[in-house]
Order: sequence, then C-alpha cells, then structure tokens
Amino acid sequence: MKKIFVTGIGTDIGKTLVAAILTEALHADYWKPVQAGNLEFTDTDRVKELVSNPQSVFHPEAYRLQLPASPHLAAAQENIIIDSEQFVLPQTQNHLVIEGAGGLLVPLASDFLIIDLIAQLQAEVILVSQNYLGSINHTLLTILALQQRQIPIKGIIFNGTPTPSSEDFITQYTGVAKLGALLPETEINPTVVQRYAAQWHPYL
Ligand SMILES: Nc1ncnc2c1ncn2[C@@H]1O[C@H](COP(=O)(O)OP(=O)(O)OP(=O)(O)O)[C@@H](O)[C@H]1O
Ligand SMILES: C[C@H](N)[C@H](N)CCCCCC(=O)O
Ligand SMILES: [Mg+2]
Repeated sequence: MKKIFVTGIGTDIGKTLVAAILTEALHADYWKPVQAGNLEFTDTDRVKELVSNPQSVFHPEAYRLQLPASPHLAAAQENIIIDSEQFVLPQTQNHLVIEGAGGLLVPLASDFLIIDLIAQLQAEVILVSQNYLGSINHTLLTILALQQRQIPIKGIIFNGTPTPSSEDFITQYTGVAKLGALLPETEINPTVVQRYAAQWHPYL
C-alpha cells in the first residue's frame, strides 16, 4: 500500500487541493497530522468535501492547534509540546495520503521539523510546486533537502500557470519526474477534482 506525504515549497501552495485529488485518484485514506488554525473548517473538512469515492477514510489529526501560524508557535501558545511519539500512522489497509503543514523545514517542536516527521513515517513524497518568480530556487532547495535525507520523491505537481522553462529546468536538473499539472481554476469542486484524479491516475 502506498504512503504518500504531500509537502509543498511553502504554505498556501495548493497541498490540500493536490491531496484531495490524490485521495480521489487512489481511493486512498487521508490524514493531516497537524492542523494549525482554521479549526472551524480544517484541511480535512475541505478534502472530505472534495472527495467523491465512498472508500476514503478521513483520520483525525494528532494535533489541532488554534493559531494559524507555524505549528511550534501555535503549540507554545497553548502550552503544548509537540511530541514526535504521538505521530502514529493511522491503522488502515488502504493507501494513505498524508498532508504536511507549510513546507519541509517547518518546525513542530524545537528539534523536530516536518522533514523529520516524513522520515519517521517512512513515506514517499509528492512535492507541490507553484509557478512564481523565485519558485525554481524554492523547489530545488526542497528537493536537495529531501535527497540529503534520502527520502524518496515520487514526483512533482506543478500548480498554477504552466511555465515550461522553470518546470523543464527543475525536472532535468534534479531527475525528479513531473507527475501532473494543476491549472488555475475559477471553481474548485468534486467534479474538477475527479477530472484531475483521472488525468493523474496513470502516473501515481
Ligand atoms: N490551481 C488552483 N486554482 C485555484 N485555486 C487554487 C489552486 N491551487 C490552490 N488554490 C487555492 O489557494 C488556496 C491555498 O491552497 P491550499 O489550501 O491547497 O494550500 P496549502 O498548501 O494546503 O496550505 P497549508 O500550508 O495551509 O496547508 C486555497 O484557497 C485553494 O483553494
Ligand atoms: C497556518 C498555515 N496555513 C500553515 N498551516 C502553517 C504554515 C507554517 C509556515 C511556517 C514558516 O515556514 O515560516
Ligand atoms: Mg493545506
């Protein structure tokens, strides 16, 4: 069974949307280990709303923090110390899509970052990149960090206006495959998610 950790080159990059598409494509389960902020409508709520298949199970977060900020700060605000031992993979026989918080080096505790969580869970990564000026640097830095830790990278999803000059450089320089593209959409709903799920399915 696949264990896919969806990380991004930053926050607000499209991880939740990509995670919803992957969950739909694989009829996988979904898990967001740390939710910081938006507790009235979480990333898990959003993915539930976008996924149509009846098989996916949505697992509860290990930490739900009030403050929409870096998890180490949000936790400190509530006098919580995030403990790496609390991150236990949900029990399932199904594929599992796991969504991080922000980018790869976001701190969960003083000595525990999102990248450490990925290594601990022994998941493979799908990286969400977004096309903006500066995104080549952010994408290459993220890939270098993953490679340094020998974390397997399944591939990259490019979000936003297609930019072949950046995408080609990134894939050629790193040798990491492009799995799919997410175009700027005016509306995001289950039908749009199903369409991308069908498109990306052969590459997952
Ligand atoms: N291709 C797209 N077309 C239209 N809207 C998009 C697209 N990609 C992302 N968005 C919107 O941008 C916002 C940020 O995306 P998203 O919530 O997926 O980011 P994230 O990386 O999951 O952030 P976080 O670090 O908070 O988990 C959302 O409102 C989302 O619907
Ligand atoms: C609150 C936000 N939407 C994410 N959940 C957390 C983003 C943390 C970013 C920290 C940082 O890189 O400076
Ligand atoms: Mg998200």
